Amino acid sequence: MIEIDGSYGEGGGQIIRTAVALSAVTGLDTKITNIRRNRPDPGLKTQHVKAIESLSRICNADVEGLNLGSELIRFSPMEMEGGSFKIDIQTAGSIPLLLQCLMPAAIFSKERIELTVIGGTDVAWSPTADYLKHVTLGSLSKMGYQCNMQINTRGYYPRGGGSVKATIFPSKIKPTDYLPDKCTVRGVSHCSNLPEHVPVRQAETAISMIREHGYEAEVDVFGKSHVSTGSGITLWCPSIGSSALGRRGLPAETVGKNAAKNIITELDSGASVDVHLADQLIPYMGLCRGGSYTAREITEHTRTNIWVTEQFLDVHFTINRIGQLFEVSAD
Ligand SMILES: Nc1ncnc2c1ncn2[C@@H]1O[C@H](COP(=O)(O)OP(=O)(O)OP(=O)(O)O)[C@@H](O)[C@H]1O
Repeated sequence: MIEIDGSYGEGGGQIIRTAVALSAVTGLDTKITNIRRNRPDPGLKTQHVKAIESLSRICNADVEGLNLGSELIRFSPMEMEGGSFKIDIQTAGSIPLLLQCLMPAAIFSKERIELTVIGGTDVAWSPTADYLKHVTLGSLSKMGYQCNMQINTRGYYPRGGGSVKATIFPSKIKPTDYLPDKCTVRGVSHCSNLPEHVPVRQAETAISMIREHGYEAEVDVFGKSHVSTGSGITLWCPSIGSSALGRRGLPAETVGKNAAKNIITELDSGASVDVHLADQLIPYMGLCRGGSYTAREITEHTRTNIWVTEQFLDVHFTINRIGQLFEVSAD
C-alpha cells in the first residue's frame, strides 16, 4: 500500500489525479490523505470525484471515501479494460483535467479506450481542450503516446455542455528529449452565442502582437451556437502553449493580447516546453524512465508531480539550472 500525503507541495487536485493514475498503472493499492489541504475548500470537488470514478470504471478499482468533500480515499485497482465509456461531468468541470487523470493509465489497457466526456472545454485554471489536443497530446505523441481527440462541442463556464471524444490506443512510450523549435504559432479563436466579430478580434490582436515580436502566426476562427455562452483563444508552437478566456466586459482585443503575451514570454525564454506542460509531462517521463526538457520556471505543480511520481515508480528526476532556464531530466 502506497500512502500519499495530499497536502504535500502544491497540495491541490493534481496530486490526486497523478496518484490514482499511477496506482492504476502499477496496480498498487493507494491511500491518499489530507486531500486538497492547501486549498481554501479542502477535500474532493465534483471534478475530482468524477475523474476518480471514471478511472475506477476503466481499471475496475475498489474506491473508499469517494464523495464530495472527502479528505481521504483508498484506491485499489484491478485489471484495466478497454471499451467505450461515456462520462458526464454535469457541470462546467474541466474535461481536460478529467482526461489528465485517465491518460497515463489508458495506454496500458490491452484494448483501446474510447471516452466521450461532457463538461467544460474552455474553463479557468485548466488546460483548454485545444491545449490538451495540440500541446499536451502533440508533445506526448513524440514519446509514442497514441490518442485521437475531437472537440465536438465547446463548453464554457457556468453551463458547460461541451463534448470531447478521445480514443486512446495501447502504446509503448519512449524517453524523449524536447528541444526548442522555431515554428509558426498556430491557434484557434472561438466563441459560442456571441457576435462573429468577437473571435475575429481576438485572433487579429494576437496575430499582430506575435508578428510584432518576430514570430509567424496563423489562427483559425470559429463562431458557433452551443448550449453555453463564451469565448476563448488557444495558441501553440508546438510544445509551448497559451490560452485566454473571454468574459463579460472584457474586450476581445484584451483576450487576444493576454494569450499572445503569454506565448511570447515563453517563446522569448528559449525554453522547450511551457510552464504548464512542464508539470504535465512528469508522469510520462516517469513511466518511460527518461527524457528531458527545459522550462523557464519550475512551478510547485512540477515539483509536486515529481514527488508523487517518484513515490510510485523507480525513477529519479534531476533539475539543473542552465543560464536563465531549468532543465528537468529523468533516469
Ligand atoms: N492556462 C493553463 N494552460 C495549461 N495548463 C494549465 C493552465 N492552468 C492550469 N493548467 C494545468 O492544470 C492543472 C491544474 O492542477 P491543480 O492541482 O491546480 O488542479 P485542480 O484539480 O483544478 O485543483 P485545485 O482546485 O485543487 O487547484 C495543472 O496540470 C496545470 O499545469
